[in-house]
Parts: sequence; structure tokens; C-alpha cells
Amino acid sequence: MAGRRHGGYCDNEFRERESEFELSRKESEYSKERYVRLGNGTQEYDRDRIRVRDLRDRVSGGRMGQREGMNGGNRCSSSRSNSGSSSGGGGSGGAAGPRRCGSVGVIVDKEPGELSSDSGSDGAIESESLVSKEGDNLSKGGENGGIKAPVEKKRKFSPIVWDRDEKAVSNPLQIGGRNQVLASLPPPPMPKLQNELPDVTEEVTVETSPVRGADNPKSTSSSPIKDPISKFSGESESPMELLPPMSDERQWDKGLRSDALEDEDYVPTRHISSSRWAAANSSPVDKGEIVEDHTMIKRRKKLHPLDSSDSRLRSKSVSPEPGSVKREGSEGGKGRLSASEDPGSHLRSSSGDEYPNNDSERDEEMEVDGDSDYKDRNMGHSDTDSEDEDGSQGALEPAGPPQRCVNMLRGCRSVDDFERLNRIDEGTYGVVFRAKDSKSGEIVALKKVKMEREREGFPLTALREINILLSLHHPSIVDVKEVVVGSNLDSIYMVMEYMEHDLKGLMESMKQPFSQSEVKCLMLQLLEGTKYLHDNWVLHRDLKTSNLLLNNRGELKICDFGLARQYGSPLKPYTQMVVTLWYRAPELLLGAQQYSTAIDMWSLGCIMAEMLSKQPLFNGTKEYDQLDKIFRTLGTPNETIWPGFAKLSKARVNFVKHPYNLLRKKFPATSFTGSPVLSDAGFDLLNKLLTYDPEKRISAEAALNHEWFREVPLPKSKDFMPTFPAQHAQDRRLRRTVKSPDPLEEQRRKELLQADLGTGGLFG
Ligand SMILES: Nc1ncnc2c1ncn2[C@@H]1O[C@H](COP(=O)(O)OP(=O)(O)OP(=O)(O)O)[C@@H](O)[C@H]1O
Repeated sequence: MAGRRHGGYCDNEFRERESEFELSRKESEYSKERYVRLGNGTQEYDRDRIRVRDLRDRVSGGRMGQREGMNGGNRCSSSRSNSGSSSGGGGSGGAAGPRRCGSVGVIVDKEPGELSSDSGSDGAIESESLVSKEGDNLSKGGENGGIKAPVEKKRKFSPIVWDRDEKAVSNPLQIGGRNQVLASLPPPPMPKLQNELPDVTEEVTVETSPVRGADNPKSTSSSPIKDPISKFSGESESPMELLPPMSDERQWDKGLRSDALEDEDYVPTRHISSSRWAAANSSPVDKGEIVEDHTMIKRRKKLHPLDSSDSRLRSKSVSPEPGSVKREGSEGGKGRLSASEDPGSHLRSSSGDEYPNNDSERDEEMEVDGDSDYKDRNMGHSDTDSEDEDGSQGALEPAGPPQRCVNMLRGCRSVDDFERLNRIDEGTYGVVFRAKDSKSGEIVALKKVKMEREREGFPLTALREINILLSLHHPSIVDVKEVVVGSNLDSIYMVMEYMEHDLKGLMESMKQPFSQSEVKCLMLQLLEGTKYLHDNWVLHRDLKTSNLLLNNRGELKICDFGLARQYGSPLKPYTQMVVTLWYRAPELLLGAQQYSTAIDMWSLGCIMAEMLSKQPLFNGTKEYDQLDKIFRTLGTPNETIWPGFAKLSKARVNFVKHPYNLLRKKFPATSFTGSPVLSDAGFDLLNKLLTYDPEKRISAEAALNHEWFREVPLPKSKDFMPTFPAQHAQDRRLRRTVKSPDPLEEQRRKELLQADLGTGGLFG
């Protein structure tokens, strides 16, 4: 039964995957209207389902391949500007950069609580002068001279540029001018999807797939983000292949197809799912993007008829020898999925060969972002396509059993292989347990995906998180080792490295705040992780202290990617309902729908301040209160310091004018009152992180190069970071609720629900 359901699901998914190439703006717009019109949960579910498929594409697409070179775009220009100002202590630096940095060299930071001998000229109170400095920081044309206008700052090579641009193009063969643009872009790697497409006429193996690349995130020839699929055995062990079938598949499918048929004549061109697979080693003009594009479309055309009966074909096209099918980028996970490891016999027995042709469909099933693209891509498939190419279908020989599906299941362990020790915490989307791997004895964290809204299908947030975390590999990003399933295939668990603490809980239990050198150590790691995300076009969108994990080796890791998404340039409207209120950037609070990495940087500013003081910097209870708290501390922004501020939808409110920036009062250079002290350089960094204008806000890269990290006290080595009693025996949620109830939790839940269900949705 499960197998049948699964199989049916896969059929649909495969069709949807094919339809991905049939995207159109029309569809997207139609879809939006449709959801607005219908505005009910079912339709939202449909959209989520669509997103899921896009999510899959984009994440599993080894998106990082060509990005390194791209990061010199807007953020980098901004970064350079900021960096130059801060590290150089001159130039047109950021907030009071030139002046303050000039004295940085003689500043000797004191640990919190200690008196500083270098009272310096900043003094403890600098209300007006600080305002002036802030004003300098925010309004000086010179210091932001390197920052281009918003449009110009967009990364030119974002895959999503293609995504957007091509939507306006109705025929890939007539894109004309776009060729020139695309010719300057890194060539799109063959989507992994292509490797699976049952096109017997074309080579399906792409040797240069960035997914196969090394771990070096800098390398344009190898994606820093490994193929999530590679975590699983065989050629198609996508984590998402483990997903239980959606309950209302038919309804969803039906709706999409009817939409798709309306845009049948539209032939999409390149979009992110294809472009990000560009062969990383190829030059931008190499191979020709358009040729690639056409080829892909051609393939899709051929493949469509296979939608409904593709298991044979897929097996054949991917590998003529069932069982020996090897998929690009899959080797990495082989060890994990070796037969000896296969504890999933119960899964096989319940499914086995009854899981046909689902792997490649599911490969396409998830996208981190895409918004309308989700709809486009998935609506694009049509039954018509399936019907018009019987010939090709017939030309393909029946293949063997759907090995990949079987492999996938073999590779997926059961949660029964873990001994549950205790519950650690429960978040909005998951319950986290401490557990022990019965085989290896390793202590891990198991995050069980909440299926409370199971009727709506597998939670989108979980799909995002699984895909992104399986794709990301960085010391400052929590490592997801594998995905395991419950015995009945009705629950999914992420197996993560276990971290003894989260920053929020830890700080609550600490009597003294972290010292400056400890904060530097933690901030460096946080910035490294954030830079890695941004370099890889991922916005975390929920950076906060409870999403920063610490272990007793002094390591900090970012977790909870449920709200994370890919972003591109030019930016698309996204929901503002992201980022927990206390850490939410002013542009979000003021209604900006287009935002970028700067929102994460603001969160980092709030986190840095919180680490120094052990208190949240802006602990508003509602959006307005949050803004008020920010304005009281940093001064009320205006068009001078933040061009475009007045145009933000929620900026029309007559906010009380707070003329002064009082941040320095909270973090003086010296203190006799126990306030956390911060050197000029440290304050400069904090000020730059908390810069109102997102265009001027410092980037992760620039922040990493900031002077503060080079002055004494130097960042503490991880090895010398203090250890804390393990909290694993405690339920962090319980502890937190008792000690520090989070007044935002309920609000956040509502917001997220609203965002999930709203027309804009999480993806705007
Ligand atoms: N790998 C891990 N090791 C130890 N504890 C973890 C791990 N991952 C998560 N936790 C704990 O579980 C909590 C909730 O995890 P997470 O934030 O991923 O869940 P969530 O449902 O997405 O939460 P949120 O409500 O913030 O969205 C974290 O704050 C942390 O305390």
C-alpha cells in the first residue's frame, strides 16, 4: 500500500519535474492570482507543494559552483567599502571609522567589568557626538561611495537573474539579447536532474557537475555545497525521497495541471534550477548557455511522454545496467549507505520495488526558493506533454526495477537504530532529542519533523531545512549526518551532530557575560558561518541566540534553517515575517519586501550586543514596540541617513523623533557601572552591523576583516573557550520557559503560520 501510494506520488512528481522546464511568468502570475482568489488552505498547500519541488531543485542543484566569483557583487562592493574603512582606519570608513580606528592601535580592551585605562576621547557618554558619528556613518556619501545604487548592486551572476529574466522570455530560442547576458555568466552546469532524465539520445553524465566538487566554497569549479543526494546511497538517495506521500496529491496535481494547460504554448528558458548546475570549470562563455538551455528543453520535450511510465526509462537512461547506476555526486554518501549499513530492511519489505520511479522526481521536488517559480515550474508540466510523445516512450526499452528507489530506501536508516536519551528542546517545527547511535555509539541530536499539519503534506520548513543542511558543509553550520525515518514511514528525523548548548540557554545560565575575547571568538565563527551562507546565496532569516549551538570544544554552529532560503539578484519580494522580532532588521519591520543578506547582519549585530551584555539589545513585544526600542537607542532614521526609508510601507507612521544615537552609552569604552565595555573598534563594528540602511550595513566578509578582531584582547582560541556543564540532561525548552519565558514565541508562531498561509507566504 505504501508502495503504491509512493509510486503514485512519484509519478506525479516526475511529471512535475518535467514541468519545471515549462515555467512561465504567466503561470506564476496566474498562480498568484489563483491563490489570492481561493485563499484557502488547500490551495496554499498546493503552493507549498510546488515550493517543495522547487526547493529540491535548487538545493540539490549544487548551487554554489559558480558563486565565488559572483560574490564580488553588491555585497562585496559594500563589504570592501566597509572593510576598508574599518580595517584601514581611514578612508571613508563606517561609523566614525576614521577617527576611531585611528586610536584603535593603542586601545587595550578590558574584559567586561574591568576598568579601562584608555578612557579615550570617546568617553562613556557621547550622546550628541555619537549622533554625529552615527550620522557620519549613515549619511556620509563618501563612506558609502563604493556602494552602488540598489539595482546596480545586485549580483550580476545570480542564478535567479536568469530565473527572472527568462520569465519575460517566451521562447528560449528567441531570447536574443539574453544570450549576450548569459554568455557572460558561468555556464550552467547540467542539472543533476539531467543526469536522470531518460533521454537515451544524450549523454546523461555530467563530469563537471559542481555537485561533485570539493569542499572549497571558494572554488568556482566545485560547489561548497555538496549534493544532498550524495548523502544517500545509489544515484538517487535524496533525503526527500524519504518523504511520505502527500495526502492530497491528486487534488494538487489536478489543480496544477489545469493551470499548466493554460500556458502550454509557453516555452521557458533558463532558470535557477538549470543554471546553477553550470559546469563550474567552464568559462562563462564556455559551452554556451543558450545551447545548454535549448538542449535541456529539448530533453524535456522528449521526456515528457515518460512522465507517466518513466521508471523503466529512467533506469535505462541513467544507467543501462540497473543496479550499477551511478549518479553524479552520489559517491560522497556511499559510505553512509553501504549495504552493511542498511538497517532499513523493514522499509524495503514494506516498499521495495513498489517504489517506482520516484527518485528523480523527488530530486526535483524541492527548491529553497523560487516563490512563483515553484508554481511555474510545477505547473508547467502538462498532460499534453505526456501524451504527445508516445513515440519516444516506445523507443525506450523497458528497464529493470527502479533500483535507485530501492537503494534510497536501503540507505535510509530507521530511527530504531538510535537509542533515545532525552528530549532537548522543542521548536516550532521540530522536537529535538538527544540520542545514541546504537551502532557507532555516537551521541547525536535527532530532530523530529513535526507532522502536526500532516494534512498539508510534509512541512515545507522541514524540507527546506533538510535540503539546505544536507547541502551545506561548514564548521560553523550544524552538520546533518543523515535523515532517518520512523518505522511507519510517517516521520522523518534529521540526525545532527550533538551540541551541548545553545547560546540562549547558555547565556541564561551564565552569571557573567562572555568576555570580549570570547565574544570575538564566537563572533568570528558566527561571521564565518554567515559568510559561507551568503557566499552560497542562502539567507538564514532567523539568526538568534537560540539558533546558535555551542559545544564544549568552543565551537559555535548555526542551526535551524527552517526559514532559510536562497536569494538572488535582483531581489524578489519576500515576506517580512521572518526573523524573530528581537533580531529583526528595521527594513523588515518597516515593511520592505525586498531584502537581502543585510537582514542577517542586523541579527548578528543584535547577537553581538547580547553576547557582550547578556541581555537582548532590542526586546520589543510587538513590531511597533520593537521599532520604538530600536529608534530610542539608535535614533529615528530619516531619508538622509537611510535613503528610501520614507518609501517603506510602514515608515509613514509618525514615529517619535529620537535625534540621538545612544548605542555607545550601552557599550562604553570604559565603564564604572558594569556596562559591557567595547573599544572604539568594537563599537565601530557593532555600529556597522546595526546600520539602518541595509545597503550600507556591513557584510559578513567585511566584518571578518574588521579591526576589532585584530586588536587586543585577541579572539580567544576555541581550545581555551570555557566549558560549561552539559545541559543535555535537561529539557532546554522547559528550562527556558521557567527561567526566561519568551514573550515572542506565540507571536512568532502566529506570524509564521500567517506567513505560511498568507498569499505572500514565506517566500513573499
Ligand atoms: N544539533 C543539535 N544539538 C543540540 N541541540 C540542538 C540541536 N539542534 C537543535 N537543538 C536544540 O533544539 C532547539 C530547537 O531546534 P531548532 O531551532 O532547530 O527547532 P525549530 O523547531 O526549527 O525551532 P524554532 O522554533 O526556533 O524555529 C534549539 O534551540 C537547540 O536548543
